Amino acid sequence: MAVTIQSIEAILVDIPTIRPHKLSMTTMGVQTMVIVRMKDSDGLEGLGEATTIGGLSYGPESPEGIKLVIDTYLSPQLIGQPADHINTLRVMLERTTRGNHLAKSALETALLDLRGKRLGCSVSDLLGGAVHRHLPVLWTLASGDTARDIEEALDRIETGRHRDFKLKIGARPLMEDVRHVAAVKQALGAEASVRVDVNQAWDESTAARGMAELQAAGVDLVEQPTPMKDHAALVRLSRRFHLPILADESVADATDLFHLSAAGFTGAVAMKIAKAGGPVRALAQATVASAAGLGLYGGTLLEGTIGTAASLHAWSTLETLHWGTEMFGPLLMKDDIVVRPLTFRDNGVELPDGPGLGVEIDEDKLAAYRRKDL
Ligand SMILES: O=C(O)C[C@H]1C=CC(=O)O1
Ligand SMILES: [Mn+2]
Repeated sequence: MAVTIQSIEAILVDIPTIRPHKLSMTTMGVQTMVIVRMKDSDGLEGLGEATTIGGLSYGPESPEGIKLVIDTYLSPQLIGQPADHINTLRVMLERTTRGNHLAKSALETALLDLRGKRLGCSVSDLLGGAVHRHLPVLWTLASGDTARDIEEALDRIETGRHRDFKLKIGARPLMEDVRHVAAVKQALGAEASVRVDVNQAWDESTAARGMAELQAAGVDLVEQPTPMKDHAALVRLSRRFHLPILADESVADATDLFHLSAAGFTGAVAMKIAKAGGPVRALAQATVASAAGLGLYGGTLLEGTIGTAASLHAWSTLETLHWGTEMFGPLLMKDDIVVRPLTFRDNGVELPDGPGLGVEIDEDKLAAYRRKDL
């Protein structure tokens, strides 16, 4: 008899960050994860995660909304269905439910985890097998203070934790940001790659000035300088400067990337399983990028260990990640809800072993951090 999906629980988990994380649109002091626990008729459990940044300040799905969508709309469609038919279930949810990619990503992750546990293989095995078991991971400097950022970066370099850094800018006047970035780059030297993420904060003319200044300061990459829907600005900027652009909010899935590339964009793309609606569709975006000659980067929405592990299984199947990854989410949180945290070393992270995601919930920690009133 086919193994069917018996129950799906979506749990809100709040964990404080190790320091305030300042982005152009919000400052985070706590990260809220939506953890999905999916049980099948044999009692096996699959885990998934949907996590965003700063409530509704980053994207249109909030943690509370994701839980409501899963509980009210998506779970009832999945309960009783064969747990092994992952593609069929994804296609069904695509047809019945518009958008809600973060919620769909958490559910697809849980289905992959379940299937891996059933077959005794990892999620990366299900996706064709890992090409790499150690993936590079950068660190994001976003304390809002230049001296503190430099101190933090030097500590990460000294301990072999990270060698590459992304600076969150865009909230302050342009030249203030440029002076901040130039000071960090100068303090870290030639070995460290310094990139910036503007999170859509500049208009095109500010971006043109900013890119010229940042190029002169030795910055390697500028992420999403202009508003997500202004594809034309990204195309023009990418053709005007040697300094490459990383498209993030502008490109959720393969179709977005195809259109941006067809319009003449050169540069790279930040893949995120959450944006794409799950690991499978995120990898479809990688195929478009490779065919179009665009660089790849493993992106995060600052997920905890479950979402980060799911992303790592997907990125591990790719031959080349031109700009590495930013899968440091668990390190930004003060605590974790898993039994064995990921192993971060040598400027990167190890792909977790074991069936499925290779991640196990710590029940005491989950009980301590889960939101009580929802
Ligand atoms: O890239 C983003 O826009 C979101 C995220 C990734 C790292 C970080 O600090 O914020
Ligand atoms: Mn970004």
